[in-house]
Amino acid sequence: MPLVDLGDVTLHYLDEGAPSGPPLVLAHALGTGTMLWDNILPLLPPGLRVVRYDMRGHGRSSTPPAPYSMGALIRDAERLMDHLGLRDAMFVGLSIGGMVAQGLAVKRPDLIRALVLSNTGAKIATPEIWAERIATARRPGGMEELARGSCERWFPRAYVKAGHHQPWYEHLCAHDPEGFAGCAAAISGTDFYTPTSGLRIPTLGIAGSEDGSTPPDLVRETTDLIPGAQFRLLRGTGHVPPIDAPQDYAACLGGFIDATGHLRTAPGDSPPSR
Ligand SMILES: O=C(O)CCC(=O)CC(=O)O
Repeated sequence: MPLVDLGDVTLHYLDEGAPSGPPLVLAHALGTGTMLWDNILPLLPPGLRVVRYDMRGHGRSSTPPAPYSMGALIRDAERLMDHLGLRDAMFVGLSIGGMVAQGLAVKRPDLIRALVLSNTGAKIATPEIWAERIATARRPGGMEELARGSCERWFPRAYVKAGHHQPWYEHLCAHDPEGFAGCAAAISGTDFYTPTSGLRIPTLGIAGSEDGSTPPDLVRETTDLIPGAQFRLLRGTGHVPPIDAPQDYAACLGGFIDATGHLRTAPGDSPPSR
């Protein structure tokens, strides 16, 4: 199991695909992990080096005591990419992963050539909402309560009615409350409207029409902060389209990979002119 010890945290990651291909880095949503991307991986164009990781407080990464700052989550992604020698990556961040993506693109433009801001925002919900969720996580039975709410906001109604959300409900119930609380605090303290509006980088925003956590208007507003950014609305999908609509999601990513020439560009090269 590939792990990197960064001193204050140990991160679990998966490094797959073409070892010398252009890097695609995937950062997941709160309460999920590397498995969020399982269904889209086989659908991506061949030739990419695909790196995904569990954020601190998630999966097989360690869980330092909460709270975490967004700066710490960004530093984790930065140190992992440096450790793996990755640069000029396309960075795909979903929800909290999309916040990490925005912050890392501002901090280390050498690491990121193109951004995918998926089901995310420059600011998500309010500090009051996050304080309530953190308190709930710490109560007995709290993770079950949070998992019920998350599944309602995350998945299209028909998906839940068919019971397809059940494995994710169970995964959320089993999540370490400390890791949840730590990352929830990081989201609560984040407002990236000003730094993100300074980005000048090829960007795609992806929203789901049935997303009750980061609705399409929020994703569009965030994407529109970056001049020239594209926006795609996936109809009938929720907050985590790699789970409920992997084909549509992979097609959307594949289109952006093609449009940016990412597969035709080695790290360190300038992108081909279109
Ligand atoms: O569960 C929610 O509604 C919020 C989740 C969120 O915004 C953070 C995430 O999914 O990473």
